[in-house]
Amino acid sequence: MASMIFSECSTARLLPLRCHRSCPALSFLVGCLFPLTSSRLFLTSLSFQPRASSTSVSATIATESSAKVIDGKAVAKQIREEIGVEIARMKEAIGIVPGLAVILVGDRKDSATYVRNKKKACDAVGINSFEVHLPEDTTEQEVLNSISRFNEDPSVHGILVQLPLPSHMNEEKILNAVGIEKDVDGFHPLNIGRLAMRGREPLFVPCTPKGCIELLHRYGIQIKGKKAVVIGRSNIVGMPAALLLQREDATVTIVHSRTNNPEDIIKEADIIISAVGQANMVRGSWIKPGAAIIDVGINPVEDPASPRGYRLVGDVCYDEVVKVASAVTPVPGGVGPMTIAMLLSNTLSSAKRMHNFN
Ligand SMILES: NC(=O)C1=CN([C@@H]2O[C@H](COP(=O)(O)OP(=O)(O)OC[C@H]3O[C@@H](n4cnc5c(N)ncnc54)[C@H](OP(=O)(O)O)[C@@H]3O)[C@@H](O)[C@H]2O)C=CC1
Ligand SMILES: Nc1nc(=O)c2c([nH]1)NC[C@@H]1CN(c3ccc(C(=O)N[C@@H](CCC(=O)O)C(=O)O)cc3)C=[N+]21
Repeated sequence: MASMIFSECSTARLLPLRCHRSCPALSFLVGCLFPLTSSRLFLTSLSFQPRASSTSVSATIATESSAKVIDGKAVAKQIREEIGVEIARMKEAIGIVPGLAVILVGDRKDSATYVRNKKKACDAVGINSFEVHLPEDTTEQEVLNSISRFNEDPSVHGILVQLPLPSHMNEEKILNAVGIEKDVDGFHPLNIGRLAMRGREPLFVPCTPKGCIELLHRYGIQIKGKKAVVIGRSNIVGMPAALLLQREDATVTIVHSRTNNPEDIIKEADIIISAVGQANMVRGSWIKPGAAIIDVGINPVEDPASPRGYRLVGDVCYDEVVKVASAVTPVPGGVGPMTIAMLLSNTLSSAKRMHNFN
């Protein structure tokens, strides 16, 4: 259905590669003082102290927009600092340094970039990183051999197989081979199964959904009792995000490509997590005033003004939604950095668990 709100979201061109401002967790503070969607705020450069931390993050609220921008980049930085401190403490106490192994198959540019960013993030917090890069035409057995080696290596506490894998490989077989105690992506069926079951605890929760929930928590956005809609049902984002929201006592609806009247369902939601992969699909008119929106989508769109020739946008038409929502994550700088921070966190937890260190 065409939106009545016009913006550049109507014109952005999706690249055939295979809407942002800022203000963090003054959410509940400002939220309490100003009804979220009615105010036209003129605050700039506010500082706040995110939960349980000594790091202050500066925040601005753009004029003419009422939503707070959920600053994933700033929160992720803070989490990385907390992780760095813990890693130093563990090393000092028991001489153990966490290790993360990444297996990359093929030459996808985006995958190579993500792997490089993970390595950088590991280096910055003091996690040892191990990388295996196999050619596109490698055999499944080669990948399984690499996983076995890392499963047996005591200096490796986390194993990540970068997705997507080449089409000739059986993703299920490969992900099943990762030892569940090293499954820092949380993609092993045993970990996902435990996530889905009441009274069971997974050893690891998938990083992107975990990052989404962490952002809601750190911004004081209540989940319990709220209506949540997850758009997308993939194994790596949508489905586990819905399970996590349910564990947090939200009432959850999943919207997917075969859903009838998605806008009507989305319009009921207090919390929206979108993980679709369609640039600017979610329009301002689809949003209940005051909803909180977590945009997982990473979509390249043509942009001749950008040095790369493209820029990244989310699934959500930011410029429209920011006028209706109470809080929204930008792309870039929202969920993406949180994914990496959660990976580091899972790797640290894994090393602590293996060495019985608290
Ligand atoms: N920020 C981050 O850290 C991360 C970002 N991403 C990004 O998130 C996005 C989603 O990734 P991923 O889950 O792997 O993608 P998938 O392609 O695996 O899944 C997409 C999901 O969206 C659904 N969908 C597709 N079109 C529509 C539509 N028009 N309306 C409603 N639902 C639709 C699909 O439905 P159906 O099941 O019916 O096909 C599917 O469930 C991508 O942009 C990806 O780049 C991914 C991982 C991490
Ligand atoms: N086994 C596996 N685990 C994953 O977690 C996994 C994966 N495979 N395959 C691909 C997706 C995608 N993903 C992202 C991670 C970080 C950013 C990120 O940091 N994005 C930056 C922008 C980066 C840029 O500018 O290119 C941001 O949103 O600010 C994005 C996407 C993890 N994934």
